[in-house]
Amino acid sequence: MYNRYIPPPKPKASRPSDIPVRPPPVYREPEPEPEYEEPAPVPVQTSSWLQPYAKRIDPTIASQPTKIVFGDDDPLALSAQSSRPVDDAPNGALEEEGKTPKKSKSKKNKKTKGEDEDTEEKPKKRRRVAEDDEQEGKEEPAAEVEEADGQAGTTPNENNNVEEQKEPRKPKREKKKKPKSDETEEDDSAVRSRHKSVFEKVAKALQAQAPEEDDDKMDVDGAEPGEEEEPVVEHGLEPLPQPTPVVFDESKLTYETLPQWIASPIRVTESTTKSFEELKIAAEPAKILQSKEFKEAFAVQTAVLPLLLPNPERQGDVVVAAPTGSGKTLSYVLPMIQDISYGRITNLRALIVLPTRDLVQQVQQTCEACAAAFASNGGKRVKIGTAVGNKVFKEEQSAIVEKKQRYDMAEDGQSNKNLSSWTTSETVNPDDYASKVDVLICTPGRLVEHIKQTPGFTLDYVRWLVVDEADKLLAQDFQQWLNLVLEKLSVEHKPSRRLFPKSNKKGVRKVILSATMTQDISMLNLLKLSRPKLVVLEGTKAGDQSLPPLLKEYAIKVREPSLKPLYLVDLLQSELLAAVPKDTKTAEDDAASTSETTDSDSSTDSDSSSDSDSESGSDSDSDSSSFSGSESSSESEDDEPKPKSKPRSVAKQGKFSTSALIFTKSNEAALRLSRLLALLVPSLAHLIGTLTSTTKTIRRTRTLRSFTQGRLRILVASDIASRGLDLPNLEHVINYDLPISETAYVHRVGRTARAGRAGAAWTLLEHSEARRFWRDFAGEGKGASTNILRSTPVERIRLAKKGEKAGEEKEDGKEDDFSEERVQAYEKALAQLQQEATFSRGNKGKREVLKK
Ligand SMILES: Nc1ncnc2c1ncn2[C@@H]1O[C@H](COP(=O)(O)OP(=O)(O)OP(=O)(O)O)[C@@H](O)[C@H]1O
Repeated sequence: MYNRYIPPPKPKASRPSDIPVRPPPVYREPEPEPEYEEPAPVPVQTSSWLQPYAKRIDPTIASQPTKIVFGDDDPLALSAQSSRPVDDAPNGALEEEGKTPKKSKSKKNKKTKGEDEDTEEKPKKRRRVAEDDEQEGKEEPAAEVEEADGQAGTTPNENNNVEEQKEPRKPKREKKKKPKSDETEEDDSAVRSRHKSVFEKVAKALQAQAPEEDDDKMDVDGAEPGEEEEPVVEHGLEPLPQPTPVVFDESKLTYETLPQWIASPIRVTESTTKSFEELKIAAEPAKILQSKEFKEAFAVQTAVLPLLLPNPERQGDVVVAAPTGSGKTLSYVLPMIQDISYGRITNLRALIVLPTRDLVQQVQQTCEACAAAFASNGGKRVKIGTAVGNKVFKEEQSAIVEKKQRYDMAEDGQSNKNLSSWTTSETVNPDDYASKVDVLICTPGRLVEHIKQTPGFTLDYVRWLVVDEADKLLAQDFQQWLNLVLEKLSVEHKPSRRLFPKSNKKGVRKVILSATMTQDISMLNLLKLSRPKLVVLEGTKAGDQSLPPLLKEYAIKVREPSLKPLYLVDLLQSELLAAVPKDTKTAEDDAASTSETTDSDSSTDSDSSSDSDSESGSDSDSDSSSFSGSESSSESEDDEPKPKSKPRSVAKQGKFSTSALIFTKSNEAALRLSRLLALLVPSLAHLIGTLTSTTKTIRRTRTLRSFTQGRLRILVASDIASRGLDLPNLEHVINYDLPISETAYVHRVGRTARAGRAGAAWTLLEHSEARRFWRDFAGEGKGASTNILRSTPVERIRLAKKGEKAGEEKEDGKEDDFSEERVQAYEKALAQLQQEATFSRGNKGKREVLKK
């Protein structure tokens, strides 16, 4: 500001309105305060900080204020006089702050040019200061723009800002003036009051003559439009060069946080199918597959098979994120078995790691089917082994590894296959042992045991590592299994051992699968993948959790949580379960299973009841604590009243024409509910089975087989059954208890509507759970956020009461959902449950005492 050349104004003192300057709406006290803010009352002559000022102003003027006479009629002159301290204030302030003295020098020079120039210049500056004062509260937007544009610190506004900063120091001015003058306090105040009255007059005059639009005229940096053209000479105060500001445009985010292979996966449309021959599966095995249930390859298989079958291109690892029941198992089993079938010698070539024993058995069946198909083609009969915790360890060792037969002179020709001599793997030469299996399907814990304790168990030949239900296995690092396995797989004693016979691939190929694949890069990094490729269904991305296309979901409100089992009973007996739309595939299966069930119902009744009996027996035995509720009183089962309101009860006909898997929150809850259902609906008792992690594996297997064969129709399970289980004839999943997570929900409901079939999932919702369900699982309502992708939204269903239509929505009323009669029957059933639990505990106690 000091450096500007300001042309002298035209001498129109009588018409101040001609001056192209805005008058401030409110005139304030002059602004010289900053120059007086120094703490000590230092004499002007000796004060270094006042030197420039002292040179300009004769100190005696200050001491003779009464000699200054202003013409009341000349506001311009008045303002010129009164503006002196205002004008000088920045100089003093700047000096005080150690700024360059050039500014004051400039001022000083201007002053020496003559009083006229000074007089003409100062009103303008004063007005500018006043305007700046006015703008003070409005400066923020301007500052924001400056910041955004990177123009902060541009010269035209700079000094104004300094002045503004100094303004609040006004009160200190009075203090400062005193020591500078020898006049009495009365004189001082007289001068001040005279000045004040003069200023007020000036303010009024200016206000009356100026239009009131000026604020709008201010441009963003506070300068008047007309002033912009004034030449500005820089004197070393120009702002430092600033870097170009970075403009962050959120609408065009180009930065990908995910690695390329996840961000750009291989997508396959759900409806894609291809013949196995087309996908380069040998003709003979393909024919065998077709003769079984595998007519053509499912969508996920059409994408994965080409990546895993021999290929002239450099191949890498494969990650598959596809919905439940989409056929992921066959997508890796087929190419793996084909590859191994090219060999002759049995070596451990493939490890398939799964989280549960039931899944191990299930995948074993698929492997066996494929092994048989490729053996018929003249290839090696691939040997499949399993390692799960339910077998005796030594037996399992013998089943997967054997000592090589060799003539031992010392033993006089005796075979050295004595397994009892095995100690630890460190004490033996692995070359003395041979694998009895090509593929080992195992749970991670058991695998670790074999690596550590089975002599001759080596991963040196392994070229396939399959991790199914990977998100679960990665999240729960059983005995650090992954680190241990990867460490073993990284050992390359003889790299040729891991060569793929029909392709240029060498080393271990990893196949990682899940319906709910983790997007957690740190987790995936644990797998140390090499050139990975991700396969997802079209319309989905990594992190999405798609539900099967033909799955229908329903939510049922439980208005009286204490009677929740009765809602379940009503659902099981409702026509709603029978009314799920069926595709042709299901209808065919139904026809088959109905005839099968009719047969088995009559001919294998004892079998089926022994199954369910044994289940309940086992339940009471192993989980007596499950019945440790506080229910009291007991009455016989004969008193059980027949449930009343039932629209077309399927149970009435003596059988349950559909199939249902009921999920509870724990083993204990499953055992308890299973028994309670049998008590509440005795006609269904023989169709009910239980599946928990405490159920012995042999019983679990038998239960699953009975269910698959249709002898059991209702399974009550804990989450042990939520992952991977393939129950082709399962039509309904019922979430009796809400699952703990989105992922758990996806796996649970994915037990039905598999392999292109229709299915339905029902969730019983207590009031306290409703919000969470609709928001996190259904993705509806306030704050809805879910990764679950579904073809149709979840439907609200209300169970029918007598005289109502099933599924009819009804306002919540005071009316009870269940008659008094039914509630009493329920209480009786609870009491009986309690009695059984007490009895069971007593028996268990007696057995323990006897044992001791
Ligand atoms: N090509 C095919 N033709 C017909 N049926 C198939 C085909 N591939 C797989 N299936 C059947 O589809 C069902 C589901 O397959 P699979 O168990 O592999 O699903 P998944 O994707 O692994 O499901 P989950 O994620 O629940 O484990 C199985 O019964 C399987 O036999």
